Amino acid sequence: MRDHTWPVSSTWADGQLRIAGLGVRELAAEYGTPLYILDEADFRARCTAYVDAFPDGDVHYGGKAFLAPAVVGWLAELGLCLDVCSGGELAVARVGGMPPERVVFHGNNKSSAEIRQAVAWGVGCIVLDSLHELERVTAAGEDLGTRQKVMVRVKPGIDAATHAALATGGERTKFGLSMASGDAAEAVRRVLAEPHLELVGLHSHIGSQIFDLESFGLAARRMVAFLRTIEREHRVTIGHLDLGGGLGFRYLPGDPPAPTPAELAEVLRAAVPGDIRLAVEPGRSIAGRTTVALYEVGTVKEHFVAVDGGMSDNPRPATYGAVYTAALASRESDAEPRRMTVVGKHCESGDILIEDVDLPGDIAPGDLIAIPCSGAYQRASASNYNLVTRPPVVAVGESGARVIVRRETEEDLLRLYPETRA
Ligand SMILES: Cc1ncc(COP(=O)(O)O)c(C=O)c1O
Ligand SMILES: N[C@@H](CCCC[NH3+])C(=O)O
Repeated sequence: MRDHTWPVSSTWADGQLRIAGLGVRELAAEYGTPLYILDEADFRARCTAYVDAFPDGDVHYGGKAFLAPAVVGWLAELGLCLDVCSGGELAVARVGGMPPERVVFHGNNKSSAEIRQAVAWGVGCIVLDSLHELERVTAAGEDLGTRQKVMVRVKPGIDAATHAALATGGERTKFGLSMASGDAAEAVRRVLAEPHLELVGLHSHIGSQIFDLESFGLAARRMVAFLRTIEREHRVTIGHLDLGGGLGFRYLPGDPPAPTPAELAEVLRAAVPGDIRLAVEPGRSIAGRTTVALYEVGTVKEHFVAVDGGMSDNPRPATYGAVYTAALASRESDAEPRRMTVVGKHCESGDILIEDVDLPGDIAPGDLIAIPCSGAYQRASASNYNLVTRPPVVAVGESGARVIVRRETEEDLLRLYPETRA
């Protein structure tokens, strides 16, 4: 392994990257490029680190980071719960074999159909994000004759240090009900008065890619104070706080180390009394480092190295100014390094995967470039821009390689057009 940015089972020999013993040249020959290669052992180890850090709590994997039925199977086996935020993620949770009582349904605008689907399947909890949604979940409970367990998502009023688009705990976010304005307290009051709803906890999520543990501690203290006020006012015991995900990880070799799940647990436990059960919802800090994106170089021109994917499979650099590193992964080179810009194949000048990265000066068409830290919010947010088909995800492990998301084909795309004849 060259540095901490690569998945744990990575090794390098003769200039070739291997993950779980499988060389990227063979993987590219078998599955094509672009290719997302997921190190199953790495994914499992990160799940276990969280479970071990929260022995008296619950770890809900944030499925939005990356989800596939195979992943759901690993989570179910390792004792994690699963957060979903759409009917699609709910469907994957179901086919992947997650017991419904371990599923938590999030989202700021769940449709009535999605809510019905969740209630009918028997999900463990729906996180209410608005008063309108409270009415919709009540209506589904009335129709289906159920009493749905719910949490109320609260805005704790914390602006955590991260990209503005990833901050979700401040007063101006669209997510949750304001603690400061009294909306959150009003939602709690209504839930407690509604026989088709059962309040099982309070929820907050302050954002994503956060390194500062003190922000999590502050949110936890505010949520505990709020929970205690509610318990006093309504003479109830709530006893459960879900403090969301958001722990960051380092994308570049030179980045400062991110806190570990154990360090996060220590800060949260210091803020939350033992009679309150804790849940956390890590996405990025589990999935992020597990996966490498593999591309083939198509052209080299001036300082541009163009690869066969780009902003369609990884929109993060274009949307958040996200930064990555890359390495030549298919052969040895002793050429002097040259500062290059890795671009994709899309019709946009902003289709840049990495602005400045040192690659061997003899980089040429046919070479394979690997980008580590590609497991979170990449394949999950891939698009078909320019009608490019989305790449597969192959999990590698002790038993070899297995496709867990297949490559999209042009037939898949053509199926969307009703007037298309075969
Ligand atoms: C409600 C909720 N929980 C969990 C997560 C996972 O966050 P992260 O991937 O930053 O851990 C998110 C995404 O930001 C979220 O919105
Ligand atoms: N899509 C974002 C993360 C969003 C977090 C989910 N609420 C990213 O790539 O970093």
